Amino acid sequence: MRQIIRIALDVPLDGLFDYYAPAGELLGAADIGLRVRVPFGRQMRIGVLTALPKHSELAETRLKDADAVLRDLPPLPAEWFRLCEFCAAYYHAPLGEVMLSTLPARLRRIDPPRARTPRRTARTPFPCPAPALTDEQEAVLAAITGEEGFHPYLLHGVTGSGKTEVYLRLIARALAAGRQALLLVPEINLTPQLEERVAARFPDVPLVSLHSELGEAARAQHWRAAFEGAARIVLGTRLAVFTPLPDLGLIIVDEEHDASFKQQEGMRYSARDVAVFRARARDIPIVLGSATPSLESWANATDPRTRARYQLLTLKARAIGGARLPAVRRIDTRQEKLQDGCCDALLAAINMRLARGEQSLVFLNRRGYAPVLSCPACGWISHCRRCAANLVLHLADRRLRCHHCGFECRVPKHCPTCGNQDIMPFGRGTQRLEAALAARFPYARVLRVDRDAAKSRKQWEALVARIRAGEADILVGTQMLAKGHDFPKLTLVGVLGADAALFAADWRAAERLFAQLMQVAGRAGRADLPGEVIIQTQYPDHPLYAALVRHDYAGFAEAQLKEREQAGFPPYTYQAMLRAESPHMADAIAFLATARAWPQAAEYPEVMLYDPVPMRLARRANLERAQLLVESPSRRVLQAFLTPWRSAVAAIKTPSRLRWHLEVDPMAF
Ligand SMILES: Nc1ncnc2c1ncn2[C@@H]1O[C@H](COP(=O)(O)OP(=O)(O)OP(=O)(O)O)[C@@H](O)[C@H]1O
Ligand SMILES: [Zn+2]
Repeated sequence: MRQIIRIALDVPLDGLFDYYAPAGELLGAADIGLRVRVPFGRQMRIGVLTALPKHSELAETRLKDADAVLRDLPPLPAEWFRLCEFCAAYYHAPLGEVMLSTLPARLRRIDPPRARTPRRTARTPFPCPAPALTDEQEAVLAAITGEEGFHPYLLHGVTGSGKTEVYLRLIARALAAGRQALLLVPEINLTPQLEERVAARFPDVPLVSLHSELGEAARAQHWRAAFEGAARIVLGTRLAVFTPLPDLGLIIVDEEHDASFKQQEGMRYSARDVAVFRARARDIPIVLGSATPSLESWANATDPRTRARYQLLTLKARAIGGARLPAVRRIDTRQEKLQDGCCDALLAAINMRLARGEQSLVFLNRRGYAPVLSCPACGWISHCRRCAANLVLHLADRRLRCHHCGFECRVPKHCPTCGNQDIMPFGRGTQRLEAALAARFPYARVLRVDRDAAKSRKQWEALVARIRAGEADILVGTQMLAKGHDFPKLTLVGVLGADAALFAADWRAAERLFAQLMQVAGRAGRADLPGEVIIQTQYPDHPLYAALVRHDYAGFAEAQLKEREQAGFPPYTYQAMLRAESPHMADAIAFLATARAWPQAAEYPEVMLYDPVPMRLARRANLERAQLLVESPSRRVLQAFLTPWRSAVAAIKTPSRLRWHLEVDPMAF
């Protein structure tokens, strides 16, 4: 009798796979969680040993021999198994795919390249002593009991209120209790400053970061240090939420509202939600922090009907003595002629900053020179051939570029249809604004900060260093600049082109716009110089802007939640989205229609299936896209429905090039 082993593999098939143990090996319960090399199809693959079953449902003659059990790493722990099982069940993804996708690439490789010890990033943190806490910070820290057990907190602190200082104190407590701390951040290449700050506070404590810009070797090494307990502080992006941590005692999710906690391909999970599940399973405290919490978290912390699942903690004032929240002004652009997209008041305010040697930031959330190139003679416009979208004009490198599929080409010298030589950029992006401001203020140093100017973490860090060193007078930037930065000389923020999001079809657009504007406004006047924000709008009376003027997140959130409740949107209802893409729209719609017509659906009266519709960006990279929304007032009922429904969907015969996926708690519509 040969021993049977059950393996999780990274293949898009449900279920686990049985093999014979490699010849000569006898495995025991303590080996569960080891990686195993097995033949699959014509290849070898790495899987994870999940069980030692007595029997296999496969005929014994069909079982293959596993190739080797890998012992370079201790077995993955039971807690990690439970986390993966939860995700597989909740997000309806194959368990093997979930498990393997959470491991660093190197550990999934058949023949990992010889491990070179990655160069330690030369970091010489000069230790930085903790400041005396403000009264508000004291109160928050006193409210966080430090008791063992699952305690979820929502830390709502205005921009610059010193949330990070609260995190550092909590981390210190966890370390003192002999525990590891996990600090999740939305985008690590946007927050090298945070890493520095943590390292400076704890110069003697081993800290690792885990994010996608790390090389494979460094990532594996950092992961391993965390997994073996050598690293006591783990700072990472969404993927880090799965890192096995033997002594985990605290989880912090900074900027918990940020959309980048949501994984948008493969297993579509929310790292914030997974973190909350993990804290509960592990019975430890978790702190979600933001100046603009997601409405889901806000409802969890304030709605009496959900019995206030999270404890709300508040920081109302800026931490630095004398620093005030900026004054916010709305300028009605219906009343005046703009110059290069800017109103007189904004230009005058910039002028004043230049005279005083302070910095200004003009915020425009649109990259490129102009969103489209067009021919006034024949009406041609620069369409992407592969998407239902326009090609964006990038004059900096003279390219037309699709922001959806990445297609790009040279800027034509004349109109491709009629030959007219005077083709014109239409609308305004950051490059055009940069050029216009540079022409208008010839003595000012104008610096553009967007994804084109900061493609890598290095470039980004260089830009931030220049801003902090005062080497720029006017910044032109996208949302990249909105998050978590401290520029002491920045005292003016101008906001252009925000109105479009007010009337967007996506019902989450208002929440995102408010958060973005509040965050970007929060960059102004963080030190002793007072800040000012100028919003250009055609709708100065819109309640969203009015709330912004009052710095009234709570008022805005309550009004939004009321609307959501009346309209039956999350968090008062639970959703899943089935999406299909195919070369032909008719095929995608037909597939979704078949899924919708599932006969057993009638057994779930509390589940609503909507009509399949084309997605807003209906074609991307030559594929037509459609979606079907599923909704229920009960998360439990929705989950009970999704399990059998997904199996039924998987059994639908589809044209060969049709692809589909299911997303639970979808964020974008
Ligand atoms: N207790 C304190 N005493 C003095 N300065 C403090 C204190 N706490 C924080 N600060 C300073 O206040 C500034 C803002 O703090 P921090 O960056 O932690 O705010 P934040 O709430 O994380 O802001 P944001 O949400 O805008 O990123 C920093 O310069 C920080 O050094
Ligand atoms: Zn395209």
